[in-house]
Amino acid sequence: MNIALIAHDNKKNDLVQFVTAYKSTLEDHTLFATGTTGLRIQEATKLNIHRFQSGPLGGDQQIGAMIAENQMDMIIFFRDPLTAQPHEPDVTALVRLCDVYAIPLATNMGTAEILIHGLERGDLKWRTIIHEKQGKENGE
Ligand SMILES: O=C(CO)COP(=O)(O)O
Repeated sequence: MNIALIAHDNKKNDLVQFVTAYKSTLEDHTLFATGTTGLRIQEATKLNIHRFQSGPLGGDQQIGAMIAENQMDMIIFFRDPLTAQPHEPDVTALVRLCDVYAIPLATNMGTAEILIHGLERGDLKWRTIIHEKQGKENGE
C-alpha cells in the first residue's frame, strides 16, 4: 500500500512516536510524507520515505495529486486544530480529495490507531482490487 504521513508542527512529535510504535507494520509499505515530517520520521526511525515538498510549499498538493491518480491508499495526517496554517486551502483540498476518492484518512492518533490495525488485518485489500481494475482499464 502507498501510505502518506503528514503532521503539522505541533503534532510532529506525536507522529514520530506513532510511526516508531508501528514501524514493523509500516516498513512493509511504501511511505510518502511532506518534507519536514518525512525528515523527522526518517531521522527517528530510519524508515525509507519518499519526501515531497514541505506542506506550505506544495507538499499537501503533491500528495493530493497522487490521490487524484488513485495512487494513494491511506493517509495519516495529524492536523493541528489550534493553529492557523498559511496553506489552509491546500489542507482542505487534501481532505476533500480523500472524500472524493474514498481514501482512508486519519486526522488524529485515535483514528490512526484504528486504521493501522485495519491495515494489519487486511481491511484495505479492496484498494488492491481498485489498482487491478485501474491497470486493466489502462491496458496493463
Ligand atoms: O504543513 C504540512 C501539512 O499541511 C506539513 O508539512 P511539513 O511536513 O513540511 O512540515
